[in-house]
Amino acid sequence: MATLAPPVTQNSTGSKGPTAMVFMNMGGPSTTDEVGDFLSRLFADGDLIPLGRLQSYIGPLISRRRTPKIQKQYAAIGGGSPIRKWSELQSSEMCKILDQTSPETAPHKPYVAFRYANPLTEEMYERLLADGFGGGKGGRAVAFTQYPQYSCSTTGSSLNELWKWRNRLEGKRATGETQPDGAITWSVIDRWPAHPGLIEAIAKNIEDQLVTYPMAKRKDVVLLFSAHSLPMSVVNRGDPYPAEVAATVYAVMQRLGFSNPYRLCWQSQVGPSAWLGAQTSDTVREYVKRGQTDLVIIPVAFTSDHIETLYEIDQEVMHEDAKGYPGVKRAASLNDSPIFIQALADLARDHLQSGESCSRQMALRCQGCTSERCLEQKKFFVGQSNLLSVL
Ligand SMILES: C=CC1=C(C)c2cc3[nH]c(cc4nc(cc5[nH]c(cc1n2)c(C)c5CCC(=O)O)C(CCC(=O)O)=C4C)c(C)c3C=C
Ligand code: FES
Ligand SMILES: [Fe+2]
Repeated sequence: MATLAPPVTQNSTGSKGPTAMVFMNMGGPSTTDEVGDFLSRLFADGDLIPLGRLQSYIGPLISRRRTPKIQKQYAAIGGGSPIRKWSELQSSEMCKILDQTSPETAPHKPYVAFRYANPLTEEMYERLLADGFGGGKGGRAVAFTQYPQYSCSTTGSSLNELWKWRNRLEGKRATGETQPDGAITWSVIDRWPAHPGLIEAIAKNIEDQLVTYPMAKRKDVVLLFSAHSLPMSVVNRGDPYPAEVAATVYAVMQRLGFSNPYRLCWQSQVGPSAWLGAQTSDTVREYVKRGQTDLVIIPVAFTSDHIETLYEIDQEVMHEDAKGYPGVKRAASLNDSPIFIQALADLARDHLQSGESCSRQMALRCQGCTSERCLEQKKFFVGQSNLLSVL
């Protein structure tokens, strides 16, 4: 594995801290008024929705057209996305555990960096600098993706954004050095699709649903794992996400002793292009039609509630596609699950102790990648170790 250069000097307590723990995610609008800005940032992101040279013209048009529809969805789930609340809670609770389990790098300070909503990456970076990281003083920060499975459209996009702001705010020196003296040393937790703590937390939420069925029917309940879909153009480019989602599903089923029949399906496709299927809503409708009316839908690619669980699954799928079938249920999202928060702390502790700058997978770009941004971003994060070269 890639080894991190020693980042910081020891402080008077013998700890190498403080250490900034930065939770990266897409974010969501906290109020319906923020939906417009959220969508305009999302449609401006060429790593998620590549519109080429027309991005700055078409992006705002599509986002403006979609805003009223998406505002209605957020209104229907209580007026906004709960992702900020959950991310702040998960990161601060994780840091409390880490201070106990990893005193060498304590204190651990929680930060949240969203890609499309507040607090944005730039705001987080400004806070890091104001809190005494970097800016000539060095210090260590961990970019901890909150997408368990890596996609270039999600974690890749967040890392591209982090790299961009790092260059703007801590810039390269005129000499061309990649790391000016006293800049923040970054490492990345880039994926954790089959971490035992994640698997345990998901399995527990499934078991909590399974016990609600009568004993005689329990083992015949079909488990439907549901992940956000990807356009086939992204799948065919070689994106790691479908394989990593499948790894999560298989690990959960192993943990459950393959107690039930199961399928992986994909939700939330947007627009007219081809997306990875089968779709979750079609799957539910089809199984219900065949008489299989005991189904547990399990969100596996997002660690807190969002419109895709609270609106798409709970309202569209369960109350429309599966209307009148109380045996169609959903496993809870991870949100404040103590098993999950412990898993985050275990992952972070192992990462901090390993001295690795990122996983080996980070150095291998997709077969079809043509993005200069991806290449440079990977060179930066992988290059913090000087041991791997980006392919
Ligand atoms: C792991 C999860 C996700 C992947 C992978 C992902 C890829 C992806 N998404 C779009 C387009 C849109 N996604 C939108 C919302 C949205 N996406 C995810 C997760 C993943 N997306 C979530 C959790 C959400 C909802 C946020 C919330 O707070 O609830 C949207 C906006 C909503 C809409 O207009 O319908 C778009 C657009 C693409 C193109 C893509 C892969 C390339
Ligand atoms: S698109 Fe996957 S590495 Fe660039
Ligand atoms: Fe999405």
